[in-house]
Amino acid sequence: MKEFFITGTDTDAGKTHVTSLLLKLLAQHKKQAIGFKPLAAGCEMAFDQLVNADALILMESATVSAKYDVVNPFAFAPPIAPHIAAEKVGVSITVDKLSDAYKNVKQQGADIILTEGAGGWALPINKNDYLYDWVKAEKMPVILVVGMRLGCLNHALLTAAHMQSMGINCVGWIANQVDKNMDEYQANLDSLKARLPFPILAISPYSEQTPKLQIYKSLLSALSINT
Ligand SMILES: Nc1ncnc2c1ncn2[C@@H]1O[C@H](COP(=O)(O)OP(=O)(O)OP(=O)(O)O)[C@@H](O)[C@H]1O
Ligand SMILES: C[C@H](N)[C@H](N)CCCCCC(=O)O
Ligand SMILES: [Mg+2]
Repeated sequence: MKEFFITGTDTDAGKTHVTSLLLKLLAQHKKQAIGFKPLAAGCEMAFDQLVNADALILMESATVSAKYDVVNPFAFAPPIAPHIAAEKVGVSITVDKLSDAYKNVKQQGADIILTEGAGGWALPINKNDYLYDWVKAEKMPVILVVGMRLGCLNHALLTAAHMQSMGINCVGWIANQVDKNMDEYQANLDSLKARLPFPILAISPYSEQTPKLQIYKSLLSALSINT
């Protein structure tokens, strides 16, 4: 079983966009894959439960199906920091509870599990802990999605430095073009290539529709997924 944690330089960096494309690419290669969105803030009521758009997108893109609660065990209505949303409704999120929820995902029969974080790398889950504490506890390899926009150099470099200080295995980063008119896009890309301490895995172009998945094919070999 292969597993990756998809983090981003910030909220709206494109974690769901990239995770969904990866799941669709894996489906094309007949892989049994599932997405996991442990924490989602920004949910609506449907069929008597809170559901989140990211989790639904991951479910639609995956080859392995599972009940909503398995894919997204912690769902909160307001689109705010999840630990604040949890506190408001008296829910405690802990590393152990996240690991218990992850055990359920592992039982769904997938060969590949892609877990999407929430917000950026330093995401509090309660008064003391961060989502990265769970990632570290699970020894999960990480992929960093850099939302290519002004400010991403700082976010990407601080994220990388923190991961290194924690001994996290970041397998690489993806340049995701969230801003189709970014000034000096190429120079920013080059600056990150020169400074980030792990390899670039793919460039994800600005695209409002699903792009041709073929362009991500090298990503699978970079992740040591046989095709
Ligand atoms: N490469 C891209 N081309 C065009 N639009 C994109 C691209 N990547 C992301 N977007 C758009 O930017 C917005 C934010 O992307 P996305 O939802 O994937 O971010 P996120 O990192 O998952 O955010 P969150 O922290 O809320 O989970 C979405 O509307 C998405 O469709
Ligand atoms: C609501 C939003 N789209 C995400 N689901 C949650 C983003 C949390 C960001 C926390 C922070 O770093 O300030
Ligand atoms: Mg998302």
